Amino acid sequence: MIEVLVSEKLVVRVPCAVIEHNGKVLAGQRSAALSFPLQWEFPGGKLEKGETDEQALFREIMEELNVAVQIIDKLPETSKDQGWREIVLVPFICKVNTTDFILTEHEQILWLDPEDLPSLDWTEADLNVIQNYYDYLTAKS
Ligand SMILES: Nc1nc2c([nH]c(=O)n2[C@@H]2O[C@H](COP(=O)(O)OP(=O)(O)OP(=O)(O)O)[C@@H](O)[C@H]2O)c(=O)[nH]1
Repeated sequence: MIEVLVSEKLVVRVPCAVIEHNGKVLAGQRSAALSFPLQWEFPGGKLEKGETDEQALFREIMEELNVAVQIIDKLPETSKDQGWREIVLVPFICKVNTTDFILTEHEQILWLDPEDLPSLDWTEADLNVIQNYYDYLTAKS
């Protein structure tokens, strides 16, 4: 019998923010120097030890955009197998009190009408988030 060593896959939990403002949604372009260079994402990042999803989201958005987000709702979690690890995106619908952001990581941000979101080159994991966001908007209307 052949023995197969099945290594445990690293599961990385990534809270991210679908930030709504005046009917538009914020998309962030990843830095050219990071993984998935110049692709688009919802701002956020990996959970640190001991943090809740919400705490990590607040910290990451403060670090990346210098703004305090308020969570309005939560979208379903979606996971993406990246080979050596699995990314679990935990998307929250958020709002902000100001759009005077200071970008510390992103190349640029864009405010888009929801229907225009698919026009950007998103990281693969985000395609499910966008679909779930559309379902959320439909359920709300
Ligand atoms: N914030 C965020 N991360 C996403 C999205 N979609 C997606 O695949 N990710 C992935 O989730 C990870 C988030 O990591 P991070 O923002 O804390 O840090 P990082 O880019 O340096 O991570 P990495 O070098 O491990 O890839 C990245 O690998 C990123 O590509 C998204 O919509 N928002």
